[in-house]
Parts: sequence; C-alpha cells; structure tokens
Amino acid sequence: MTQPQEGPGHAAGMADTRPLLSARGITAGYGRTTVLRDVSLSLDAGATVAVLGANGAGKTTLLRTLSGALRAASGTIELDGVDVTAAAPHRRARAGLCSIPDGRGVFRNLDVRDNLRLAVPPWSPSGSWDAALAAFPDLRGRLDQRAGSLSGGQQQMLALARAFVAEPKLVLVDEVSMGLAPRLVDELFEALASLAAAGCALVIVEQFVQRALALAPHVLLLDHGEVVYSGSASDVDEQQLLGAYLGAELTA
Ligand SMILES: Nc1ncnc2c1ncn2[C@@H]1O[C@H](COP(=O)(O)OP(=O)(O)OP(=O)(O)O)[C@@H](O)[C@H]1O
Repeated sequence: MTQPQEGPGHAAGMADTRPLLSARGITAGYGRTTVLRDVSLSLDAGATVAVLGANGAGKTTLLRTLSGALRAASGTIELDGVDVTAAAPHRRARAGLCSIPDGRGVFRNLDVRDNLRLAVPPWSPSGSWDAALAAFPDLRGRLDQRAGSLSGGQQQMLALARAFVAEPKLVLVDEVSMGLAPRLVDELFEALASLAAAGCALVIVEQFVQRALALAPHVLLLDHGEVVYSGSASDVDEQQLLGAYLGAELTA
C-alpha cells in the first residue's frame, strides 16, 4: 500500500506543500463493528480522487467519517492544516468541506431558493448563486418549488448547486448517479468537472467506475475496509480493481 504522503493528489517529487485533506490511520465503524481499518488518504487542493471498491467495502463510511457524520474510533483528520478529527460536521463545513450524501442532501421542505440561500456561507462576499444556476439552468424556473417535490435528478442537481454556492475547498460526493438516467448523470458529472476546474477538490464515490475514473486522476481502492491501492488512476491494476469488486483474494 502506498504511504499517505505519496497517495492520491500528491505528486511524488513535488515540493512538499501541505495537503488540503490529510486523513491518517482511520479506523471507524458502527457500534462494535469495525468497517474501516487504518485508512489513510491525502489530497492536495484542487485534486480529485475516486474512492472505489465493492458493495460494503466502506466507501460511504469513509465519506461519513470525513464529513463528521461518523466519529473515527482512531486516526486523525486534518483539513487545510486544522485537526478536525473531533469536529462536528458544521465546523468542518466552516473549514471548507461540503458533503453531498447519497440521500441527496437537500432540505426537502424548503423551496429551491431557500435551499440555495442557506448554502451561502456567511463570509461569502458575493452571496450569489448565478454560477449554480448557470450550471443547472433547469433549476432557474423552479426557485419557488419545494425541493421535496422535485424529481430525483433535480434534487441531485440542487444538492450540487448548493455546493457551487457554498464555494467549498473540498466536496465529498456519494453516488451522485444513483437511480438517474444517463443524460442526467452526464449533466451532473459536467457540473462536478466544472467544480474541479474551479479549483475545488473532490472525493467521489461512484458506482460507474469508468465515469469516476474519467474525472479523477487519483484512486483509493478499498477492500473490506482496507486500502489496497492508493495512487494514480492511470497506474491502477485492472486485475486488482476487478479483484476488489469481486471480493476476490488480491495478489500484490
Ligand atoms: N448504519 C450502519 N450500521 C451498521 N452497519 C453499517 C451501517 N452502515 C453501513 N454499515 C455496514 O458497514 C459496511 C460498509 O458499508 P458502506 O456503506 O460504507 O460500504 P460501501 O462501500 O459504501 O457500499 P455500497 O457501495 O453498497 O454503498 C457494510 O458491511 C455495511 O453493512
């Protein structure tokens, strides 16, 4: 396994600048069940990593631990140099983290306008959501519509639009394509690409591996809660990838 400082988003040989996200030795789970074991992930500002692995490998658990929805049993998480291991989700959000969970992450009882308004950070100079509506013009005519009455795809657009408005340094995206038609998934991935192009770092969990790899130059491959590959997407061994997805024994 690659050491964290050589992992995703960290080009070997480059000047050693502080990573935006540094998670080291994370162990986490639910009650007495340990899911993640000694997971490390380091990501530079503006870098994108795809977290891959079979069902139950621990991908969502990793995102939940990074967002603060789940407390790590051991290990440390630093965001932009600040230790947020014990910080509540709202404190991580203030530090620049935005989480888009697979349950969409919108306020279903509020209309689209209020969903966007609440995503504006208090310190934002512009307080504008023009970029969000430019990325998702479909939402423009729905500002007064209750989020809960939007289609699944529109809710996912709104969740991503909120990320645009929040101007985060890091966005955690869990299964953005879940249950959506390919055309909508294209649109959502274009929006993710423009977030990345704007300098936002992304940690992506995605069932469509090829889509994730098209966006992410870096891969963290989990198998039964352990990192079995961490590094460049172009170097990932297809057999190893397949092995992790099939839950088969992996060769070194
Ligand atoms: N709230 C929970 N309580 C107890 N166990 C859980 C809970 N959530 C997940 N698990 C278990 O933790 C393990 C990892 O689940 P997780 O959702 O992180 O995997 P995943 O890689 O995201 O899988 P999938 O692709 O199916 O979403 C699984 O065995 C799952 O059953």
